[in-house]
Amino acid sequence: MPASVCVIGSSNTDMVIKADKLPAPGETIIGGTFLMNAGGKGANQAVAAVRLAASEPDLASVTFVANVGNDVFGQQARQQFDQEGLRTDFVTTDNQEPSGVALIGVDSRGENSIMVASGANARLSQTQVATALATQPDSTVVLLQLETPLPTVDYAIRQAHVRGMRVILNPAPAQPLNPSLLTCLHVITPNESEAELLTGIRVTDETTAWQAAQHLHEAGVPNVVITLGSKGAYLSTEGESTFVSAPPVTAVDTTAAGDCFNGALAVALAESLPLLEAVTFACKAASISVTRMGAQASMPRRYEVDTLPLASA
Ligand SMILES: Nc1ncnc2c1ncn2[C@@H]1O[C@H](COP(=O)(O)OP(=O)(O)OP(=O)(O)O)[C@@H](O)[C@H]1O
Repeated sequence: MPASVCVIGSSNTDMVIKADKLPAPGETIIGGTFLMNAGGKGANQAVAAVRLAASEPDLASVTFVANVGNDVFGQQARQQFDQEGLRTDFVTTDNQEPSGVALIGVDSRGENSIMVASGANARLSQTQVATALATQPDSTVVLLQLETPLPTVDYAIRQAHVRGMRVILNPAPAQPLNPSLLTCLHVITPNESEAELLTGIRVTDETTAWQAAQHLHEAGVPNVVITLGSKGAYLSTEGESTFVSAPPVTAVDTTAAGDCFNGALAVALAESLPLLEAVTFACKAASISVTRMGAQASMPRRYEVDTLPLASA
């Protein structure tokens, strides 16, 4: 049976202002341009995955499990998921909380700063996750982040692991995790600051990347991928480690680069690519996403990644 991807996570509406610089505390920046986009780490990763899986006959489906509010943002998000071709049977409309909203600032160098009001995302329940996972084949790659309640994430990871599903955890936004959870993961994908929070090691070069990865291996994670922004990613399996370069591009907005990377990684693993090839594919996809404004809007299509030249190592 073809492999599936199941993304469990948040859906937000992103309200983005692009200006020359980000405000310091107490500062008001006048000027800049405004745009509103569908976002949320879970939804971004699901959209990345479904765009990259499209037209691949060996991949069955991309399912998204999430909670949206009973409001205009929730309706717009649902429409977007349907248009993208996501399986949305497990996107629930919550009548008690509004849809999640993120306020995003982007400066002239493409750096961002983000505030999130979780709303309905904070009510994603273990029951919803259990119902969704029960419909997925054991070969499913399950992808999670940390914008939904930690007990729900914890439950989902353990359930998926017991079923023999491969679980990718993107531990973002950074927060401490139950150590026993790490033993249930197939891959963990922190960026540099998340790696530091999880390991206490500041990743600045190959030696510190190796040390942080060893720390996570010792905690029970077999495969560690530390994303390194424009430098690409560091892949460490128990026994081998390597840098994968990001293709050189002109970044205009790095919002959701990590989400694109994770969605792409899930698709590549579901297609049974070896981990190094999967990480290379993810670096290529994410490098395209940073050349465009927006979160879901910036996710590339499969043909764009397949036709991008390989970065030289
Ligand atoms: N300037 C860039 N040029 C090329 N590729 C990039 C650039 N920035 C990010 N990437 C790609 O995106 C991946 C993820 O980026 P990063 O490590 O910054 O994740 P992140 O901090 O989770 O991102 P974000 O929070 O902005 O979504 C990198 O591993 C790389 O492949």
